Amino acid sequence: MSFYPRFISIEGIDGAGKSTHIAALTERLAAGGAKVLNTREPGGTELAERLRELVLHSGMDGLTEALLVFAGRRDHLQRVIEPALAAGQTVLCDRFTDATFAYQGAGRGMDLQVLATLEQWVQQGPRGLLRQPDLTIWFDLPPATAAQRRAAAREADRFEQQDLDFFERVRAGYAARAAAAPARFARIDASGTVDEVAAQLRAVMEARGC
Ligand SMILES: Nc1ncnc2c1ncn2[C@@H]1O[C@H](COP(=O)(O)OP(=O)(O)OP(=O)(O)O)[C@@H](O)[C@H]1O
Ligand SMILES: Cc1cn([C@H]2C[C@H](O)[C@@H](COP(=O)(O)O)O2)c(=O)[nH]c1=O
Repeated sequence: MSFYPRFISIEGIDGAGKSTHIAALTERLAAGGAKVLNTREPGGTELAERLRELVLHSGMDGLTEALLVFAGRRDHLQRVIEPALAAGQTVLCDRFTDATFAYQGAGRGMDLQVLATLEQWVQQGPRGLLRQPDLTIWFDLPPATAAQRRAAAREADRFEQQDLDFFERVRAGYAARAAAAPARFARIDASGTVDEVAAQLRAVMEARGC
C-alpha cells in the first residue's frame, strides 16, 4: 500500500546529483498543494550546522562522527522536523540516517548495531514510534562517475577526499539499507543525463501520488 509521503529524504554518494534535482522536486510538491520545508543533514538547526562544520572539516574517528551527526539529528528532529510534520508540512531533507549507516557504518566500519541503538534513542517520535522518512529517494551512481562530476564542480571536504574504495563501500551501504526497506526506498539510476534522471524522479513521485 502506498500513501502520500510527508517526510522525504534524499540520499546518495557525494556528487550523485541530489542538489541538482531538489528545487524541481520542491516545486512539484508545492504545485500539488504541499507546504514544503527544505532542510539538510548534517545541519538544519543552528547547533547542528555548527556540528556539520566540525564533521566536514575536522579530523576525527568514525564513532566521533556518528555521535556528532546523531547529536545534530536529535536537535534537528526536536526543533524543526517534528514541529513541521505536526503542523502538516512536507519535510524534504537532503540526507538523513541512511547516510550514517552508509558513511559511518559501511564507509568507516562502525558497528551497525551501535548505529541502530543510537537511531532508536535519537529518533523516538510521537507515541514511541521510530521516526523514519516515509520515502527515501536514493540517487545511485558509480563512484568513479561521481568523482569526475565532483572534480569539475568544487573543492573537496573530508568525505569527498576519500578514495573510490570508500565510496564503493558507502554505495554498498545504501544498497543494503534499500534492500532492508524496499517500500521506503526508491532507487534512481543517476548515471544518465540531468533530463533522464529528472524523468525517473517524476515517475517515482507519480507512483507515490505526488
Ligand atoms: N546527470 C548529470 N550528468 C552530469 N552532471 C551532473 C548530473 N547531475 C548533476 N551533475 C553535476 O554533478 C555535480 C554534482 O552534482 P550535485 O551537486 O547535484 O550532487 P550532490 O549529490 O548534491 O552532491 P553532494 O551530496 O556532495 O552535495 C554538479 O556539478 C552537477 O552540475
Ligand atoms: C547525514 C550524514 C552525512 N554525512 C556526510 C555525507 C557527505 O559527505 C557530507 C554532507 O555533505 P552534503 O554535500 O551536504 O551532502 O556528510 C555523513 O558522513 N553522515 C551522515 O549521517
